[in-house]
Amino acid sequence: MSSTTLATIVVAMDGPSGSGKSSTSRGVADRLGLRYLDTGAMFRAMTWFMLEQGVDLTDPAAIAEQAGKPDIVSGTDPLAPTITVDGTDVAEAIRGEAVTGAVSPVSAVPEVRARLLQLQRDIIGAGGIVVEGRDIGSVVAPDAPVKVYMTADPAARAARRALEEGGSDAAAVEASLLARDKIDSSRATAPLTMPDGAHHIDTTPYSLDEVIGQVVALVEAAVR
Ligand SMILES: Nc1ncnc2c1ncn2[C@@H]1O[C@H](COP(=O)(O)OP(=O)(O)O)[C@@H](O)[C@H]1O
Ligand SMILES: Nc1ccn([C@H]2C[C@H](O)[C@@H](COP(=O)(O)OP(=O)(O)O)O2)c(=O)n1
Repeated sequence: MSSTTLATIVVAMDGPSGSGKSSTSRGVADRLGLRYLDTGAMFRAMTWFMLEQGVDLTDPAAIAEQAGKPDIVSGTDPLAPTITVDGTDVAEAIRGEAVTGAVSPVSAVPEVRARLLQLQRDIIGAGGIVVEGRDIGSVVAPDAPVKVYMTADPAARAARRALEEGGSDAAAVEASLLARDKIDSSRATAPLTMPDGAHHIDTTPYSLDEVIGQVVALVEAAVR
């Protein structure tokens, strides 16, 4: 018998862009009645704030100086996740090209990570949540009873993203996500990596529904 219950479980979902983390995490949380936290949206919101402030993004010290300032609030309903910065709804703005192009260098600044780590742990609280990002199973929630590391072929990831963006050029999208993968995987603080004890799911050959089913099965086995 394990003492893990749905009320306390933390499901840690990590992987590169377009591997299916957000859609799978929302689907799993919805099916199991859990909360959902998109930590990538928090890094995007921090980046949006830096751009709004006109911070020189080539200067990590300038980014570090501002990292404590924005009030970033994440709603955790998997069917309607929300994100605000100082009360402004930024859900749409953080998906734009300006933020996507700047988010990896901003996320590499240790003061940014320390600030958001604190917010993420506050939201996770006692658990009952699916959390997705790059360092969830390795740094944010290393004791999570279920850890999943999702991957997919770069071409599949780019095709999914391009489709989602309404027909963007798949080759350009692939170049952009591979550039982010490189920065995210090589930074000194909390790089993207497969956490100890993670279940690796290569989502390339599976539908979204199938992947959701695989993760739900892992959670059900952990709470049994
Ligand atoms: N297993 C899958 N098969 C096909 N498409 C998928 C699969 N998982 C996710 N997708 C689609 O791929 C796109 C990117 O998925 P998303 O969940 O946003 O990935 P991530 O959060 O890892 O960047 C979305 O349009 C989503 O619907
Ligand atoms: N836990 C996390 C989550 C995201 N990040 C950074 C690195 C990512 O390139 C950006 C954006 O993450 P996001 O999950 O929104 O990216 P995609 O939706 O997969 O394109 O944030 C991070 O450093 N640590």
